[in-house]
Amino acid sequence: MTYVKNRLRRTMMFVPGNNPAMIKDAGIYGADSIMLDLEDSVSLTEKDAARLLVYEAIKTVDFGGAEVVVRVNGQDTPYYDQDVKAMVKAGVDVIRLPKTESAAMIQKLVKDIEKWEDEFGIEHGTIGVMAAIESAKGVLHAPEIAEASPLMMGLAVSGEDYTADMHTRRYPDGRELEFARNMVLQAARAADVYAFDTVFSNMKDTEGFYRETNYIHELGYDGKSLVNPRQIQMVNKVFNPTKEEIENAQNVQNAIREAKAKGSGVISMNGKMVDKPVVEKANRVLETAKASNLIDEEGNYLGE
Ligand SMILES: CC(=O)SCCNC(=O)CCNC(=O)[C@H](O)C(C)(C)COP(=O)(O)OP(=O)(O)OC[C@H]1O[C@@H](n2cnc3c(N)ncnc32)[C@H](O)[C@@H]1OP(=O)(O)O
Ligand SMILES: O=C([O-])CC(=O)C(=O)O
Ligand SMILES: [Mg+2]
Repeated sequence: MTYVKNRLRRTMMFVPGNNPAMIKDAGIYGADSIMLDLEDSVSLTEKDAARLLVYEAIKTVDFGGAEVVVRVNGQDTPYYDQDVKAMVKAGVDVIRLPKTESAAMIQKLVKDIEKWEDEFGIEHGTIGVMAAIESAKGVLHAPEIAEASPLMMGLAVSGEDYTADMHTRRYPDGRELEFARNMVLQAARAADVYAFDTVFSNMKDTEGFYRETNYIHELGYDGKSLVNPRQIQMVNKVFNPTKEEIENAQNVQNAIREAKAKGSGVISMNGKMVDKPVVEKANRVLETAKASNLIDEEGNYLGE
């Protein structure tokens, strides 16, 4: 396994690091990234056993082509150092640092990864890092955190801890997360890294899940942290472009080609102006469609 900077990352599913049955089958559900958790889903008495289990799993389990991320314990815990050591040795793709509050914390993580890479004779740069933003301090420092290292893959908003830090709780309309979501997204975009929304924990509220996922997709998020396999296809449904959106993007590309042939950078398509930013958005739709196997190399539609 090796870290790849750019890939499809709509769905990042948490899997408790002390649950062998869930870990073994995690690859069958089609998540883009599987996040084996050593932090808050693992009790203090199981920290060492979970680290061993996750280490063995990374080396032996077939995760079906998903990116493998591990959420290590925080830098203020006695588990952090051993977690990073074991995950470097196992060859994980990405390490997610919880409760990140400064660029210095990410720089320490990268230094620690390099220390263990040297020890195990692994070349530098094969493991990406990402930051979970879970506090007021983390949100205010998001721009520096996003720029902290060339190995930075992305930022995640972590709404459960964040709302505790903010003396509030989660509400169905997400008003309590508005500032954090916007700040984290701006920071991620400015640094050209990925942005992930937080988990949605009420498995029975399908309507609420769709509402939240549509909202963060419309804001511009790349993906969402998930807690349950049932959420994967729902996120894909929201994030994958529809047949109509794909056709429209292809028409935009054809229209601009025609305009360019006539020496112009702008053209009207069904009464709407098509120029450079419109083409950029169309290109992104088609890139996502290709990465999600909805079109082939020639642009033929492969969905139902
Ligand atoms: C604030 C935070 O830090 S959030 C991050 C930490 N939390 C987690 O990691 C929690 C992960 N999720 C879970 O443990 C569970 O999904 C729960 C507790 C939320 C719900 O549990 P259940 O109601 O039992 O889930 P459900 O009935 O949908 O499970 C269906 C199947 O999916 C499996 N499954 C459920 N969640 C996961 C998961 N996260 N990863 C892998 N497999 C899973 C179950 O093992 C079950 O498999 P089976 O049919 O082979 O027995
Ligand atoms: O990263 C997440 O979405 C889950 C989490 O730890 C939190 O919300 O505190
Ligand atoms: Mg948290």
